[in-house]
Amino acid sequence: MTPPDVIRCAYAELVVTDLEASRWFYTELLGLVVTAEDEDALYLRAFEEYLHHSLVLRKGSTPALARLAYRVRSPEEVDRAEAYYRGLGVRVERVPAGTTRGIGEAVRIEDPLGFPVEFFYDATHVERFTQRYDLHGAGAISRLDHFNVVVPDVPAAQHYYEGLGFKVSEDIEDTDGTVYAAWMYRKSTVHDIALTGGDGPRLHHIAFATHERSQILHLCDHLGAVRRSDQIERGPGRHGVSNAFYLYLRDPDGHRIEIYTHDYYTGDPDNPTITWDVHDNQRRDWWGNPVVPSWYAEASPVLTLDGEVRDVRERTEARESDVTIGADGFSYTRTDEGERGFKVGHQV
Ligand SMILES: O=S(=O)(O)c1ccc(O)c(O)c1
Ligand SMILES: [Fe+2]
Repeated sequence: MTPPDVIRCAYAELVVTDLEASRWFYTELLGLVVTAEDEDALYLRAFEEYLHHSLVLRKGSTPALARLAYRVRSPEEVDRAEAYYRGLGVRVERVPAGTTRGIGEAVRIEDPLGFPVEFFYDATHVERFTQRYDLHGAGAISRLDHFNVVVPDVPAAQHYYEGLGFKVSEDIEDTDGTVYAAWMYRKSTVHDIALTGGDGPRLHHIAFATHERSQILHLCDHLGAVRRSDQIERGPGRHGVSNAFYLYLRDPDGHRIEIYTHDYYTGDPDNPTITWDVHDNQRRDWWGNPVVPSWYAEASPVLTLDGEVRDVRERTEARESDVTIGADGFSYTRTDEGERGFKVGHQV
């Protein structure tokens, strides 16, 4: 069976327990634009986006991921998605235009990894605010950049996404061949989807891109000014993997949102894959800053197509947070030094 021609990650739907608290976080702080709202949902987009939304916040009793959506290249690719997934034998639903406000006819599946995923093409076009600098705040966000999901078996998830034509830009491995994480793309950036090894299926984060590091720094200053600095989980900093400047926030329900800028172009067919050693202290933070334990441990549950919270499967292979901040003593900043120790001040 031929897989659908996926263009990019396009929108996510999150269940939030307090729509007004979430409205503050996503519009007042992050500056996302409200395209539409109804009594139990907000439809949001970033300034360079002209499709109806890239994020739906829907009121519900349990914080969870309701859906990850990819845009495909044409209405015919929606048909192809339906045939492909019926061929895989997973649960498939065809939904009419308007099932999600602003989105045309779509195919919804419970993918082989256990995630609720949608493929669509048609969507309502709305005003693109690229140059509406009168509306941009100092922390202006440009667009949705990627999804990051937690999966027990990274190689199996990578194989599934390779079947959809995604390529690996970077990954983190051990000398014994354990794969801890992988970054995969369809659009010509570092990733549309990242696979993080852990108990899953769970949503690790959704990332939005800005153009400049100063916009990320302003978001930190804004959170300090309103005494909500506790919503900063990790960063700001420079990633090793992807080379992006980053900040991780936790929204009022604990969903993790990354603000991310300046990764690199991956569009040529021979784009080389970068493999990092799991003991390299600069892989996740180029300046060698340790990763806060909650970043490895916490993630959002995902829903079935019936809206039930899906059980997670435990990861059976080694866990990155055990390997790198455990007692292995192999972590390093310079490979040529015999003594390999931890960065001074290593936490946990
Ligand atoms: O922390 S990592 O440098 O591995 C990293 C790289 C890119 C991302 O989008 C991310 O969330 C995390
Ligand atoms: Fe990310």
